[in-house]
Amino acid sequence: MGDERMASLKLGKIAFLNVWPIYFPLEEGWIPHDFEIVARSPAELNELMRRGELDMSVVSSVAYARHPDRMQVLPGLAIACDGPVQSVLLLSRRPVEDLDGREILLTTQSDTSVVLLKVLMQELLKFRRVRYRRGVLGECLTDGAPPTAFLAIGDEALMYRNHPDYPHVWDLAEVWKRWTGHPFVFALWVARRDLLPAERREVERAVCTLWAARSRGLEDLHVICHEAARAGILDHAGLECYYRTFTFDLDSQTLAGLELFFRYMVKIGDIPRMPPLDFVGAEEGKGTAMREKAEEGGRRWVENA
Ligand SMILES: C=C(O[C@@H]1C=C(C(=O)O)C=C[C@H]1O)C(=O)O
Repeated sequence: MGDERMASLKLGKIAFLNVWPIYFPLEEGWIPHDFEIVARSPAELNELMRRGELDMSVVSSVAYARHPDRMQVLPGLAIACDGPVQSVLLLSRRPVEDLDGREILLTTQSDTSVVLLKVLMQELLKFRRVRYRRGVLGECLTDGAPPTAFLAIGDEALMYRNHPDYPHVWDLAEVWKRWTGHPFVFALWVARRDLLPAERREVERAVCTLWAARSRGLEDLHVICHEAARAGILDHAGLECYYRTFTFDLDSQTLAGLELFFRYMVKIGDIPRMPPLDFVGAEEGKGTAMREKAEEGGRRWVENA
């Protein structure tokens, strides 16, 4: 027994343009791997990960905060940004300052941005009477009773952002940055907590593979933009600009933003207490080292691996 080949790890992928810089190099074979890649919306990945049906995935940061007993964080990787993100938007018919007492439609695809919106409404604007409803945007926007305002993320946000009926647009990451001075972390990569020792070693190797994919993706971004433009959502120049808004690093600055957001989650009663930030490898004494390396962006660790 021992280290014979295992079944490939099931890796979750967000089915949006935002993660192409990391997944395109894997899916195109630029970086060898044997993951089985499962593409879904963030909310669906969160649920699969919570149920233990994926080995590793990118998940909404709130999914980790709510279920730290089920998951561990992969060091050095995140979907974060330090200012406007372009693809997490509150779109409104009336000025956002007029939304207290009204209903906001929330995309079913998101978990983090839903909480971020609630934090901004309650803690920044001090609104207490906003009502929320979840729904599929495509259906709710055309069903005869369109909402006063709605939250969209990912490709839908990019598609709806110039909607003529919704001229008041809040870029949630931009509002967060102006308010707190910190970057915002929308998503983390995590692994199942109940891995067997052999699987754990596979996951540690997988971290290196993901870092390598990110490095390669960011190096060859123009190729990725060329391919992603075929989706017809943004053109090549728009994609270059979109991808440059993200930092895909979990470093000391993004971690500070994440910890502050988790504190607000506690404050608004979404989670009972601050979750520990628990990295893969911690129980074997590699945690501190991996976290330090994560804070350097992880690249040196890749070279030494
Ligand atoms: C920046 C984005 O971040 C996302 C928002 C998420 C959420 O709200 O739960 C999760 C993952 C990311 O896809 C985006 O979707 O555009």
